[in-house]
Amino acid sequence: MAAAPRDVPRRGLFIGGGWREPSLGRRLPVVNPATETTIGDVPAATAEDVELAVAAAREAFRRDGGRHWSCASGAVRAKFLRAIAAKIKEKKSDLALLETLDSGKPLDEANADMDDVAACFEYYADLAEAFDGKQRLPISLPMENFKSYALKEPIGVVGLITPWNYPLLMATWKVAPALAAGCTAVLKPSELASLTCLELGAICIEIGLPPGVLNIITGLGPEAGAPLASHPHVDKVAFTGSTETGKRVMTAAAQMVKPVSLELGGKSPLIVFDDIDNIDNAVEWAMFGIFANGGQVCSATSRILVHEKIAKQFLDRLVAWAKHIKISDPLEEGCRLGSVVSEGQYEKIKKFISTARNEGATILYGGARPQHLRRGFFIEPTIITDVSTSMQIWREEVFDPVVCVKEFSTESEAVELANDTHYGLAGGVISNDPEICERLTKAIQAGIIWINCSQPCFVQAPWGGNKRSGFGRELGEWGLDNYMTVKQVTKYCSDEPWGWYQPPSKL
Ligand SMILES: NC(=O)C1=CN([C@@H]2O[C@H](COP(=O)(O)OP(=O)(O)OC[C@H]3O[C@@H](n4cnc5c(N)ncnc54)[C@H](O)[C@@H]3O)[C@@H](O)[C@H]2O)C=CC1
Ligand SMILES: C[N+](C)(C)CCCC(=O)O
Repeated sequence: MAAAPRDVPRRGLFIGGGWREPSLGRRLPVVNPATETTIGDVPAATAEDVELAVAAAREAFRRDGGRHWSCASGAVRAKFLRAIAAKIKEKKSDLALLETLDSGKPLDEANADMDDVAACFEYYADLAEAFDGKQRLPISLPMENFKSYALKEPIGVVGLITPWNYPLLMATWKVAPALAAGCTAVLKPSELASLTCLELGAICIEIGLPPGVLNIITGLGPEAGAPLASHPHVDKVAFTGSTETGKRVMTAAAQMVKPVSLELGGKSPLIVFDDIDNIDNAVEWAMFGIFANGGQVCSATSRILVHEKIAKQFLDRLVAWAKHIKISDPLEEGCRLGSVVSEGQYEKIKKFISTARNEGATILYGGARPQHLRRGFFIEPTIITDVSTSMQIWREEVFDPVVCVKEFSTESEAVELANDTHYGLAGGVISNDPEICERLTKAIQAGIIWINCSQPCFVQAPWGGNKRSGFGRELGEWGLDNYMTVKQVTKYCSDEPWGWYQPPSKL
């Protein structure tokens, strides 16, 4: 049974611990992409609101000399992070429903995302607590008159700009470590899916997060994101989204020598060798790698490379499995492929598919609207073969349930094809041979390697890419370092004068 849609809460911008109407009074419609109906609206922030949000974050960072937040012990901040996690769990089904209505993702996936959101806040609460005991570790020096240690401090006010594919989860990957580190933040979610991020604001009020520690401004990229990225009082920008926008964010930040971390697009390969025992197990990972979340995943393994000896059998099984994916309203029980996020994204896929066809590729399966769904931005899972390396479908990120499959005959050819991309986020190898797996782990140019699987993600492990997929690592301890700066502290501990100006010098 499908859950009954609820009313979408009407929220303002979350600034300084309360709701505020946007300065220009404008709002953006929220469209449910599975029904194409408008279900609510969100405030459209502009530079004036960014100003207020950054000022609130700055004030929260400095309030009482930082005693209650930025300089407080990690244990103090952990308490708030745990309280947020508890509220997420309590409101899980409402939040998951909102996420599905906003983004078109299957409700089962939205529920799993909310579990991951709560787990991420808890994980960074643990790290914040453990952090207290790890500060001021002595650094060994070659002169005994000096003692040195490193002090990790929060970087300051951070601007967090996030995408629509996992709206609350991608925001959490930044908010949780930033707050754990003692930063204060301004979050700018994607205009295409902001509802659950605004609900995070409501949760902050409920748990009594100090005002201004987290501010949430919804709005368009150029109007709300750009002034945040270029703001002189924002000390760091963390961004997830497209490579094109990433470049703009980096250019804006460069004017103030502001550090950025960028988690951008991908065109990740999954290489399937002919030594595997069970082709269906490989097919299932391949499917999960490109059809989960409708392929709207930065790390989706959207290029499958399969050994020529098993290519026919693999493709037959892939098509057979793809035919059985349940495509439906994402609220329907058992849905495994919902709608894509927006009309713009839907039109973009259709163009990609027609260009692939015009360039000579074969649409082996899918490529069209499922016949039983007349409304909503739905597209069949799409499998494309006869692909050459100059084709758009091989080179560019589609960010949808569209995969291209290419054969290889030798390991070195597979590596060459895998690395034939400007991107470098992830890569997968499916083989029974540990030596092949080891060699490919080293040879694939990417920040994440999956062996005999695709897409599993654990909050404890580093996440991020190389090449044009960006730089910096989220999650794990690396995620916390993203929001810290390291201060060297060196003390002279002798009663003797330094002696430099009293020749003959002792030095
Ligand atoms: N790596 C990833 O996880 C993601 C990749 N993408 C890729 O990007 C394509 C387009 O999706 P979009 O929603 O247009 O992504 P986008 O990169 O434009 O949006 C991401 C975020 O950046 C903000 N933004 C846009 N312009 C900005 C600017 N000038 N300054 C600061 N912030 C700005 C947006 O409002 C949003 O919050 C997708 O089809 C996909 O290929 C999209 C979302 C996530
Ligand atoms: C690991 N997963 C699939 C939950 C999130 C991937 C991150 C992204 O698409 O930006």
